Amino acid sequence: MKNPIYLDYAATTPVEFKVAKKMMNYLTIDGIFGNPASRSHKFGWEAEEVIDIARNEISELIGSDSREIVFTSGATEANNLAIKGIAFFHRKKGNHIITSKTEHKSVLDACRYLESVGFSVTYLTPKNNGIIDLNDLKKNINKNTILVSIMHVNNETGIIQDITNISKICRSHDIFFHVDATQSVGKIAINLKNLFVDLMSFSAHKIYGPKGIGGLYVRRKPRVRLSALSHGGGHERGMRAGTLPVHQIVGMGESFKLARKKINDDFIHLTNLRNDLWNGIKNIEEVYLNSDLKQGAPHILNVSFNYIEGESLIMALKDLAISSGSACTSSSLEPSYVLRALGIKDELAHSSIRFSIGRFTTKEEIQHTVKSVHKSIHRLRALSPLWEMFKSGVDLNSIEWDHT
Ligand SMILES: Cc1ncc(COP(=O)(O)O)c(C=O)c1O
Repeated sequence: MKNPIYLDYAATTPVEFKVAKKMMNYLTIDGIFGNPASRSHKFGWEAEEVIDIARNEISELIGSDSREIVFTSGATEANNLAIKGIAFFHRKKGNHIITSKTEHKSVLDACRYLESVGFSVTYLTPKNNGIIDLNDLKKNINKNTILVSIMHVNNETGIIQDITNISKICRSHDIFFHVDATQSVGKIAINLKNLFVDLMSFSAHKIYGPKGIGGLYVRRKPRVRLSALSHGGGHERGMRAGTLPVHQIVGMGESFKLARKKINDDFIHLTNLRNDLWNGIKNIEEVYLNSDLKQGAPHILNVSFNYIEGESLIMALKDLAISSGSACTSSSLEPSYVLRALGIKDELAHSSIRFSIGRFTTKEEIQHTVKSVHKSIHRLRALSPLWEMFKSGVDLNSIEWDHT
């Protein structure tokens, strides 16, 4: 067993050996290293051919046409391209965007930026179960609304949004719908042919592909037009300039191909392990589930241990690689904005831990994790005056703390 045990697959995944091995063939002089934009020789043609193969593999997994894929450096860039690209291209039509308070920072920060240049953004508060209220969405649509951006699977809780019905609402109002599917692609089946989704972001490193490569699906029928954020060279049909990183794209194509083959087995494996983990820790006193076992994604389990600081628990659990809040925001000591938006009180948001499991997680690792969590919680609570007060029946809410 590795030490520490890696339980942070929602932050990133290791590259599959098969993927890494394949990427090696697209870098060196004895491989296919050409620039796919070189139209005048074999090196360029070969590179373009493998890019096309990768585009097809990616499309197969999500049910798109290969001409609908725009390569980006990852989902952060794809989210920026979708949101700012639509906003700037269609600003004459309207200046209002709808998103939710539980989106990834790359969506929220892109929206904040648009507010600073004159757009108006509505941030929907989900219901306490984390799901967007469809009536609330409808109520907030106005004649200036041009875009709705709602994620598929939340990266902190694993909560799944009803993108089917959101896509219908958007289409019936003639509004573009963007989905950040970074945490769902390859984990739960998506078929864009059956959805009215106009734009969808994804990233290779969340599904056993390399970091630094991702993509944006941009619908062709009806055609979605957006402004580019980078200019030069006219790559990716004018939507994203820059030489394509062939080895990264080949790696991404291979990881998507593997995901398609393994999606059902992965789903069962992840669901079983996530349930084992929860069943192993749910009897700990004052433990709260912030995920949904029935309707959530299978790889994320977010729990709060009352009367324990998430950060001190992480320090105590040195044998586990886990995160409190999301990886991107855990450098701040603010409690998770996602959990707060679900109405979870600050103390519980502060005491939350995200376990995220993956293809390489084993039953033994989960058994070890359960034991380790029990031991650390017991030890930390034995040292906690708050826990002692709680156990002796003191109502902690009635105490007036002296903050001087
Ligand atoms: C939901 C979600 N969106 C976007 C991103 C950003 O992805 P990338 O690392 O590819 O930029 C992440 C990564 O943490 C994510 O979980």
